[in-house]
Amino acid sequence: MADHFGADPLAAEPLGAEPLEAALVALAQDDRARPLLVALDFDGTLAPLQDDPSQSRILPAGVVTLRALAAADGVALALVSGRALHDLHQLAEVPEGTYLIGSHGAERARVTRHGLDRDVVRLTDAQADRLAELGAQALAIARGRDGVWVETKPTAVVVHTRLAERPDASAAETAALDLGARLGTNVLHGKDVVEISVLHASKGEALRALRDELGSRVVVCAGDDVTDEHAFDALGPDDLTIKVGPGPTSARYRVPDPASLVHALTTLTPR
Ligand SMILES: O=P(O)(O)OC[C@H]1O[C@H](O[C@H]2O[C@H](CO)[C@@H](O)[C@H](O)[C@H]2O)[C@H](O)[C@@H](O)[C@@H]1O
Repeated sequence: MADHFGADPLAAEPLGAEPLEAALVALAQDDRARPLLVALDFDGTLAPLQDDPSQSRILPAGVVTLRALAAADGVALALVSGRALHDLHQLAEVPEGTYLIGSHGAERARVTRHGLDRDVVRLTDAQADRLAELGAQALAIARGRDGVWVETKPTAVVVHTRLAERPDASAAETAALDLGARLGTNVLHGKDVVEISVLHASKGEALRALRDELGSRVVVCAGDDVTDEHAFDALGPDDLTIKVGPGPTSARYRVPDPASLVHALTTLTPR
């Protein structure tokens, strides 16, 4: 897989890796790159990972950087997340005008001064029944397994295993993948989560649709998990993709953690 930093694709680069910052500075100064879309994942990208997802918060420096980006001429800002939209809006502290893509692309909204201007997701009766059944069977997977728990979203259920010991985590993930294969439409295996959705959705498709709608010439996209690879893969050679943390990736650049990403993104804003 392509990796900007060459030899070891799993090695994280230190803060302030020059080539990424140089590329971002060049983009900031290039009028031909407008309209520019900056599309960022949330958990593990702008917010350090937490055992309890309700405790996740965007880094304080990230709030400032996103405000500056959103205020820049010819720049649109989007968060592209697996989070349910409502959850993402509560946690992300993003400025007015930001596009929010939630539930891995199944939900979308724009932040306005009066709240969210959202496209409502409507499940068919059959999908709603399947979601209820998935919820019940996911709870059965969690039962008796310490640290395994179930999150419910408007279009999906998520089996979380971060707090479980390895044997319980592996058994729960295997059972959840099997459940997804039987009853799900989309199954995603992310960081200590198996997410089973009753709708087809992909970060890549949602990002491509937003880009087309906005007529964005260049997209800067960053993410940390396997689900973000769908977004990277939907972009082209002139776009700038950034993997946060270790792991295989098709992104062109890599930073070690959310703080490094936020630091790098400051070079994209006018000074
Ligand atoms: O696309 P993202 O913004 O990265 O959202 C993906 C999932 O994020 C949340 O789970 C992840 O973060 C949690 C909090 O740090 C962590 O405990 C969990 O292990 C991670 O997988 C969220 O709870 C999921 O619903 C999202 O799909």
